[in-house]
Amino acid sequence: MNLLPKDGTVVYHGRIFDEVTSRNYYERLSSSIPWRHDEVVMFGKRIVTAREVAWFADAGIPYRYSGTVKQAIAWTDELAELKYIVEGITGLSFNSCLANLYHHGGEGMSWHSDDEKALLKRAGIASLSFGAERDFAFRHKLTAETISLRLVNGSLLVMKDETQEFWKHALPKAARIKEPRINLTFRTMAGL
Ligand SMILES: O=C(O)CCC(=O)C(=O)O
Ligand SMILES: [Fe+2]
Repeated sequence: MNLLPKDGTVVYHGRIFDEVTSRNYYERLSSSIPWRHDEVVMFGKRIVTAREVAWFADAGIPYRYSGTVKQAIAWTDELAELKYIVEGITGLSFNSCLANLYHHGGEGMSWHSDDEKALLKRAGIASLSFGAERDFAFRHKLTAETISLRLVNGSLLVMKDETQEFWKHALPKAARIKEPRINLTFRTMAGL
């Protein structure tokens, strides 16, 4: 079922892993991924983000985004396994993944669209969540209509079609949440 009233498709599959499996993935991802603070350039200033990230892709090629160049790392066993599972459920295929680690609810992601030139347009992005439950929101770029949902532990969200052209999304901060969350966004880069 599409959560968006128009101009894109967002499907929330809910929990695709049970509690124990999700916790197990959280632990494995937490220890196997070489997490690093992200660097972005905003208004010409270099900013180091509180959340930590890692960038995976089929080939170890550099990827330019938010004014900095990231070096992709090879898929770990967990990442390759999860990519395979998500491809099976969604019927989509992916060649890269941005992993995000939010240490607590004081960290989030502000309004943006995943519409960088390096990404294949309208390819679809699949987002897996492990750990703390967090709210997630979509806001239409022209009408400002807003849609909110809760991303639970072990859940899968898919954004596809023209979603990135017409909607922004955000992970709002929530100071009351003390637990960490790992998010994996599987993507398709053009020309990989
Ligand atoms: O943490 C999330 O659920 C979303 C992350 C996100 O939007 C992104 O990495 O582009
Ligand atoms: Fe995003």
